[in-house]
Amino acid sequence: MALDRETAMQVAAVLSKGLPYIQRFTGKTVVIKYGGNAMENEELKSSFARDVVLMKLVGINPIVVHGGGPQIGELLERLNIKSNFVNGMRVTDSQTMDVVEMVLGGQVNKQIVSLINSHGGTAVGLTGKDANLIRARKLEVMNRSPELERPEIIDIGHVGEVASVNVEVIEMLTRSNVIPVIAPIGVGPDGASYNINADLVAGKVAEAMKAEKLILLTNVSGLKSKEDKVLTGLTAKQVNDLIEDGTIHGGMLPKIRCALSAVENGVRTSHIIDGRVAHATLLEIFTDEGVGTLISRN
Ligand SMILES: Nc1ncnc2c1ncn2[C@@H]1O[C@H](COP(=O)(O)OP(=O)(O)O)[C@@H](O)[C@H]1O
Ligand SMILES: CC(=O)N[C@@H](CCC(=O)OP(=O)(O)O)C(=O)O
Repeated sequence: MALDRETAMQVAAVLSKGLPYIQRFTGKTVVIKYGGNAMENEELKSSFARDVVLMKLVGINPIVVHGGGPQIGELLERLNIKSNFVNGMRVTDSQTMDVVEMVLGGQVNKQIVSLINSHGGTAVGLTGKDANLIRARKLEVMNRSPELERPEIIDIGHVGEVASVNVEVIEMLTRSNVIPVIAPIGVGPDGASYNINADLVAGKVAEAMKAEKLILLTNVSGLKSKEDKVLTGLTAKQVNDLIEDGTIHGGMLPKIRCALSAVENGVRTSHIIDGRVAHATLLEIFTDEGVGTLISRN
C-alpha cells in the first residue's frame, strides 16, 4: 500500500530513531516470557508475533518462553477438574499434569509458533522434554504457618523447578536463525513430566543464556505498591518487605523472585511489563518509553 509523503516521512523518522537501539542490542539474547494472561485477543497475539519477527530481523536473538495458566484453567473447568494454587503454583496431580501437557505443549505452543511463522519468522516449538532442554526436580514448598511447631513440606504434586537448561540446543537453533518457543514442562531423572511455572523457566533460560534482557509480559502495568502505584528500581530487601507485608502475592510472587534472581545471576536487566499494550516488547527494546517495572543489578 502506497503511503502519502507525510506518513512516509514519519515512518522513515521512526525507523531512524530505532538505529541506536538496534546497534546496542544486535547480537544479544532477549528472553521474553509471554504470559497466558497477556494473550488476551487475536490482535495482541499478532502484534507480539510481529515484534518477535522484527527483533530477529535486526539481529537480536529472541527466545520465547510461554505460559498458559488461564488456558489450562479453562480446560480443567470443562473437564470438571478442580484446581488450587499454593504460593502462585498450581497443585498438579497426575490427571492435571496430563491437561497441563496437552494445553501448554500442544495448543498454546503451536499457536504461538504458527503466529510467528505466519508473520515471516521461523519458529520451532519445544517443551523441556525435547532434547532434555529443561531438566527438572520436584519443587518443595514449605508451610511456615506460625501455628506449626516447625515448617512442614507441602506436597503440591508434579510441580517442578529447573535443575538445568540445555544451552547447546537453544544455541543450535538460534545459530540457524530459528526462534525457539519453549513450553514450561520439565523432565525428571526418570523421564517424568513436571509442571513448572513459566516465569521460573524464563528466568533460568535467561540466566543460562546470559541474556541481555528478561522481559516478563503480564496483565498488569508492573509491580504495584499497596497504593496501586507501579514501582521500579527496587532492591532485593524492598522486594522481600513487600512479600512479607502481602503487597506482592499470587502470580506476582514467582515473577518477581525470578526477575531478581536473573539479574543477580548475570542477566543485565529484568522487566515486568504490560502485555495488554500493543507492541509492548518493541516499546521496551527500541524506545526509552519502557513500560512497567525495571529491575537491574545495581
Ligand atoms: N504487588 C503486585 N503488583 C502487581 N500485580 C500483583 C501484585 N501482587 C499480586 N499481583 C497479581 O499478579 C498477577 C500477575 O501474575 P499472573 O496472573 O501469574 O500472570 P501471568 O499469567 O502473566 O504470569 C496480576 O494480575 C495481579 O493480580
Ligand atoms: C506450577 C504452575 O503453576 N505452572 C503453571 C504453568 C503455566 C504458567 O506459568 O502460565 P502463566 O505464565 O500464564 O501463569 C500452571 O499450571 O498454570
